[in-house]
Amino acid sequence: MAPMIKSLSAAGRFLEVSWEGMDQPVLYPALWLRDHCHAPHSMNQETNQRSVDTFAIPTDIELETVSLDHDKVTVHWRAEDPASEYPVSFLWKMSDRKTQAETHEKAHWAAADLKGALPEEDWAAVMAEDNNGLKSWMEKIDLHGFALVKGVPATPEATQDVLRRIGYIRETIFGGFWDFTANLAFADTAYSNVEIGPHTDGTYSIDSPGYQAFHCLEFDGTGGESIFVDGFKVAEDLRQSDPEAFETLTQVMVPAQYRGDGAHLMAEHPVIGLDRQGNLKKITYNNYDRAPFRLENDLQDRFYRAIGLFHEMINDRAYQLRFGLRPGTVVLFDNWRVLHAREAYQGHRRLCGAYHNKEDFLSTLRLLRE
Ligand SMILES: C[N+](C)(C)CCCC[C@H](N)C(=O)O
Ligand SMILES: O=C(O)CCC(=O)C(=O)O
Repeated sequence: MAPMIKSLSAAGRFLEVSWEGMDQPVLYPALWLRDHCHAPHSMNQETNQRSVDTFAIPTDIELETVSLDHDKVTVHWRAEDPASEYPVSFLWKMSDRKTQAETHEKAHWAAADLKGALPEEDWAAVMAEDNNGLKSWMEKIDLHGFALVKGVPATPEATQDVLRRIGYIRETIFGGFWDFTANLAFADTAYSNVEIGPHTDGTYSIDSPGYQAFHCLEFDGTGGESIFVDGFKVAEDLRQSDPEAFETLTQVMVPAQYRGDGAHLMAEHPVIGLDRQGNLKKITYNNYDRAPFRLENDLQDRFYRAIGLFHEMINDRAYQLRFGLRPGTVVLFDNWRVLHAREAYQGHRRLCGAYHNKEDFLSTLRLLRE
């Protein structure tokens, strides 16, 4: 919610706005303002797309006058350009260049932080059309990197209905919504009963699936416990304990590949991906799918040391939330942050689930937050 505007003035090359509660006024450059005009002559009111010709705006454009009427600021230009309009909320959102990225708290965790108190929502609340339960579930996923939905009917249909509350399901070589057992339907150990160590999916994908969901529909066997690790917690601890190893894992582009099922997918990502501000953005790690690659020998040694430390940490029980997936409980986790694993199992186990794109989850959550 934008604070009140204490004062505003047209200062030639800048619009100067003093916001309630901010010590310093905010300066908005004339060219930037003209380029972001919200009036119908410059923005398509149906599609919210820019229609002004950015490149025809005089680069030395200057403001003549400015006025405020309720929640709209109007600027008159010295050039012959028509008056421009700006919602106050827009100017507030653009008031601080440093916080352009939507920064929402991430609560990093080790096992002890969440044991016995896993983030969850009830199925009925998540499905309710008022979207309150859906928002609460998605906020918990955004905060913790995962959250459960309890009381879901143990059917593929009910599971799909829950997942589609977030948005359309991401298609991959494995299809869209998957429902599988240890039948090696695909050339991947997920379709077997062997142990799979902590990893993220889609390291071989240029756009790794943003989120992944599992719902165990049937289980008649032993073992098969699931493991979840907060890769952001591990990365931040490594940043403190071994800055060189952390640096290596943010710098080395690690290739991965999927060969089989009529595909040869390849992509490369750093194990620890950072955003422009140096904040954690994406963990990409799957030692099984790492493709052969060479580095200059010294760096090769540093790389093996660094992934050795990372491997040790993600396999440390102190970081591992461990619980069995059982019928009725859907888990949805951030595949760009949380690593998942499975112990070997014996007997029958039927799992269903799906991926969502990172952008589609964030789009739905953004709309729910408006
Ligand atoms: C589709 N389903 C999730 C069942 C299995 C996908 C296998 C994913 C692969 N192990 C990877 O790490 O990308
Ligand atoms: O079977 C499981 O619990 C998970 C398998 C897995 O790691 C995956 O599908 O990526």
